[in-house]
Amino acid sequence: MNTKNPDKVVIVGGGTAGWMTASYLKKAFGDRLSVTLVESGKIGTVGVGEATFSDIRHFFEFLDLKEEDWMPACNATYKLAVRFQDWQRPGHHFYHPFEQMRSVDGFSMTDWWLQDGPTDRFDRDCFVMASLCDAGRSPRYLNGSLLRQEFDERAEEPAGLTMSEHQGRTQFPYAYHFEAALLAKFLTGYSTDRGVQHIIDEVQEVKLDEHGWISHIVTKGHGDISGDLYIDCTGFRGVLLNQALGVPFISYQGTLPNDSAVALQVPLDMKTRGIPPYTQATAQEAGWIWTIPLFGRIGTGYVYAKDYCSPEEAERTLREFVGPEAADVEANHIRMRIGRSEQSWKNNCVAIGLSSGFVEPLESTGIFFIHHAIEQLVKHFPGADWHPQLRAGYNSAVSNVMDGVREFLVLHYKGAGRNDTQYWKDTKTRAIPDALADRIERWQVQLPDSENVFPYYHGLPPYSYMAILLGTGAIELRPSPALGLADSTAAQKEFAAIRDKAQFLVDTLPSQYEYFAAMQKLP
Ligand SMILES: Cc1cc2nc3c(=O)[nH]c(=O)nc-3n(C[C@H](O)[C@H](O)[C@H](O)COP(=O)(O)OP(=O)(O)OC[C@H]3O[C@@H](n4cnc5c(N)ncnc54)[C@H](O)[C@@H]3O)c2cc1C
Ligand SMILES: N[C@@H](Cc1c[nH]c2cc(Cl)ccc12)C(=O)O
Repeated sequence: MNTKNPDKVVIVGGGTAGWMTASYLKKAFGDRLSVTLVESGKIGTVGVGEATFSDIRHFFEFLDLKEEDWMPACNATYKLAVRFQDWQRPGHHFYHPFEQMRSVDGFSMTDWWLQDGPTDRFDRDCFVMASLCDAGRSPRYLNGSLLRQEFDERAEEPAGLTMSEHQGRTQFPYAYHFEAALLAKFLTGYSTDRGVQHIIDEVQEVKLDEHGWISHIVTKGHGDISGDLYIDCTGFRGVLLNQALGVPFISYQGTLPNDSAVALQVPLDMKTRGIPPYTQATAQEAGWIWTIPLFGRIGTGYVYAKDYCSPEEAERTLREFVGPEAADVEANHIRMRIGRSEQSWKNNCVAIGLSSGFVEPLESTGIFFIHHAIEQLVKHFPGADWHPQLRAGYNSAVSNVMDGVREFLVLHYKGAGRNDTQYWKDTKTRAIPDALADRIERWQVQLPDSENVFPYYHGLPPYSYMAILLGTGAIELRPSPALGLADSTAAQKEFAAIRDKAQFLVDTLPSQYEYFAAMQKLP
């Protein structure tokens, strides 16, 4: 057994997970921790992963990075929501925004809306952000100030919180879109400038000692590399944790339909097309297509189930959806491993990123998982005795976050009104986690709240469940019976205030294109 505190980390993998981990650990521990990152020059990264949660701001703040430090280098834009197009029925859309749900007289505006909402657009009636998205607005004015009113919550939020400390106490109004490859490149520079050793080579063997702990890795051109703690960021391959240490992988495939994707990176004439301030998820015959607007191009891809659609058909559908700009762009076909490792930390090996788990990209959670895992690793970092309780605490937090997001994603398919193809018909009859079935029954008479959603931290607040349930439309919800006896005057006033606030912001904020063109001094 070791007698010294582990102070030598070896990371294998140079995708978003590898470089986010390297940069964060180096910032956390400085020169007291040696960090080496080995990445193959031949095995590519997954090449996607370009929309985030709003919580990612805590990652950049921890690295002491302001938006102006990293956004231009990553062609980044703002994301106010996910726009779900054609999930309830063709031609219908709704938003899942970064905006708290207001309450009046102890009941959420969703409840009041079910009782007597002003229009048939739940999202526009209850969220200001839905109108800003429809109008393509930026969340910041040209002078850089953030949209006002209750979104100025950061004023009360203490600075320097990690995501785990913050845990959704206030809701910041936007997230980001960024080019994955450019972020990895940016973080490579950040990391190596602070002493991370970067080795470009392939790990050919992982050597274990008699206790099943990693003693060293064998590389093709740099010999043996040893450390105290090994971090597996090798993507879906799981070279260290799943292959070498044999940790089983728990598939979610029985409850989530999609296992494949095809992606395109398409140049965009922003001046004519604008830069929509949201990720779009457009339902298709056998899955859905993501459209992520970046500065200068879009990232787009069809996420589908191979039992219902071939890769060739998926690529044809995607190219048709994008139009002529996609003609000369090469497609990236991806097989997705959906589920999570039974435990992400075994002995002296921690998996972070796709090697740990993945639930499909519908709500942009892959990078959130990475950020959460890194924070938890720092919180549970091993001492000289490698106390097993630290590994147990880490594994429980990481497994819960993935199991919780899995449930939330299953709800999107279970709740989708679409039933015009076998794929969508099967989403209604496919097995769902028992606990989710119980929750759906409860939500039909009592809306999602902090007591009746997935009980462990998984990054999604109750209002996210409301947005998806009301937006997808297939699960019938009823207002609280109490509202039949209540005076709705104050609630109606709040609906009017939301409408007026939205109109004021739409009238005064620049478009996202105007904002970024001004920031980047475009003609
Ligand atoms: C279709 C799709 C869409 C997605 N969209 C989003 C999104 O919008 N938002 C989001 O948050 N997440 C998204 N994700 C998830 C996101 O892409 C990943 O979480 C993120 O890219 C991290 O990937 P990774 O670093 O774990 O793996 P990878 O990017 O696959 O990197 C693996 C690394 O390991 C290296 N490697 C592998 N084997 C060896 C070896 N033997 N020796 C040395 N090096 C090795 C490779 O060279 C590479 O550098 C998406 C995922 C998919 C599949
Ligand atoms: N903590 C997450 C939860 C969240 C709240 N609203 C949204 C909307 C979308 Cl599209 C994703 C995630 C979320 C966060 O604030 O990022």
